[in-house]
Amino acid sequence: MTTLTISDLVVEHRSSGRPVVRAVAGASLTVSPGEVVGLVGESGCGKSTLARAVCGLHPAAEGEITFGGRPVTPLGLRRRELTAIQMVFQDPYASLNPRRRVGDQIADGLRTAGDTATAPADLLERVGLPREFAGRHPHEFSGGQRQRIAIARALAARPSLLIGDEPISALDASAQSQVARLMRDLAVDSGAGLLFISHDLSVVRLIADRIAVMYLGKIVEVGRTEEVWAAPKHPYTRALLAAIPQPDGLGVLPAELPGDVPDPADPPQGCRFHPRCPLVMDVCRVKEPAFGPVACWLHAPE
Ligand SMILES: Nc1ncnc2c1ncn2[C@@H]1O[C@H](COP(=O)(O)OP(=O)(O)OP(=O)(O)O)[C@@H](O)[C@H]1O
Repeated sequence: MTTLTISDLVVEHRSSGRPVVRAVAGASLTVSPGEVVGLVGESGCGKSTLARAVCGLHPAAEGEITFGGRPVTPLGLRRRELTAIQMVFQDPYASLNPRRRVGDQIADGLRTAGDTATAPADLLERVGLPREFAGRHPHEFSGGQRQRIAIARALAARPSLLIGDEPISALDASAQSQVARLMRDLAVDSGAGLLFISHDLSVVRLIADRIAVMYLGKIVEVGRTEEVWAAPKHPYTRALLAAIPQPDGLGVLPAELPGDVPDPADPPQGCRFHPRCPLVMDVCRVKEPAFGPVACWLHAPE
């Protein structure tokens, strides 16, 4: 099995006449086999861009992504390695072909993996759906069922790494935790890593071994889920946690997150979070905290 390593990754969006957008601005992260890493942060922090870069869909402007020690670029990975990273998207309507039976779409993945022993209906069973659904079309299902089908299709390719890019955001509350848990169980059972992107920290808490918090293109805090949850260190992590209901009474955190994520084409000097930080110090305005696992001057290494 295969480890994903993201090192000082920079990914830029360029469109003519517009300033360059550094959507990922020096991010580092690893996902080990059988490990679930939750990547959280507000909309616009660069989570999707990072995920797409991991799939080889955006080139790295700087830094590196390796998977099993080999660089992730469309040319760097062999065909089998490219299919070893499978992504499940937010919108299952968009990722399934409405005109084809779901069994045929799952069969495509099995063929890619050279798997002749597994039937599409077997995979439907693994994601908790009846075998006879294989003969139906995507419009015959609910959003939660469709997302299960998208997961079955991703699993058909026997991935070593599964990426969920907001896979539960379009689902209703009861389906959200079911689908999140399903992705976790299936990834862990097969020994694959799972990078689970969500802005919902409470669901990430349910399934992730580690949490990585992304702000304006950078990973600002990473740690074991229970530790981050019990004692968030970066003021941004604290604010994200404070923004969700706290059944276990962590009511002492800053009330809410003021303002919006700044434009990544024109990021603030120094610490990118400083204009919104309730604990800002002079150093934060001038010098970037370029260290981990908590990129904050309050937690600078000795
Ligand atoms: N193709 C593109 N061209 C220009 N800018 C882009 C492009 N795609 C994304 N961006 C910008 O890059 C930044 C990061 O976007 P990205 O979608 O990666 O963030 P995100 O954290 O996944 O947000 P969301 O949760 O809303 O998907 C945003 O400012 C976004 O506007």
